[in-house]
Amino acid sequence: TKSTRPQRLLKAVQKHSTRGDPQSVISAIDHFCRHREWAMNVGDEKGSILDSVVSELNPEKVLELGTYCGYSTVRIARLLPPGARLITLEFNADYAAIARQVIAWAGLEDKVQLVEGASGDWIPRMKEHFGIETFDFVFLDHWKDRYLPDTKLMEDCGLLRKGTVLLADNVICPGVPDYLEYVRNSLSYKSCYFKSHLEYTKAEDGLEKSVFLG
Ligand SMILES: Nc1ncnc2c1ncn2[C@@H]1O[C@H](/C=C/CNC(=O)c2cc([N+](=O)[O-])cc(O)c2O)[C@@H](O)[C@H]1O
Ligand SMILES: [Mg+2]
Repeated sequence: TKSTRPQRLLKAVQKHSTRGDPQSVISAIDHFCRHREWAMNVGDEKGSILDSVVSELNPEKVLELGTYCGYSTVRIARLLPPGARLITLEFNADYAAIARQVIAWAGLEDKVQLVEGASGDWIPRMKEHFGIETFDFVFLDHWKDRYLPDTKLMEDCGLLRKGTVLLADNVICPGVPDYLEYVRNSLSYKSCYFKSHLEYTKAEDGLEKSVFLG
């Protein structure tokens, strides 16, 4: 049977990157997506903005919504200080299986906990199941119609504290109008837009960084 794109992406990682070297894994995926097959990773251009936000924050507790193949998981986890933890939620079992192998190949499994399930089911269980009080940093990159409901759910579950940073991918393309309207008008957030391009293309896209004010 024909392979899937995530399977071909994983093969490219194993063939063109060095085990235990996260930067080489990132470069192998970017090369594959630029020269072989486009895939919906945050990519290198928006990825370097993600890197700068994570490096500046030095978060201990990180949540990622939508793992896909684990590209942004690797980008974030490689920058985390020892003892920091990244929980990433992915409800597609095939994607989760690929992402686990990409994360392991990068040598980052000790920093990452990939949970197979839906954000709506798992956000309410973060405290009792993972002993998480609040998150320092959240990266939103899952189905675009889930950004707003999941943000409100995180608020309601008390998972955001004064200073928690939300970083949302694709606020222009495919776009998340309801989420943008909320974080830009709510008195509970200080929001700013980082203009960039849709991964591996010339189309405009960008990241929205929103600080929760409590
Ligand atoms: N509620 C949920 N809980 C857990 N996992 C969930 C979830 N909703 C979706 N997911 C997972 O998150 C990924 C979806 C990403 C949607 N991105 C996109 O649709 C997307 C599209 C383009 N694009 O079309 O150019 C560009 C991009 O950067 C994009 O992120 C998939 O791996 C999916 O299984
Ligand atoms: Mg995206």
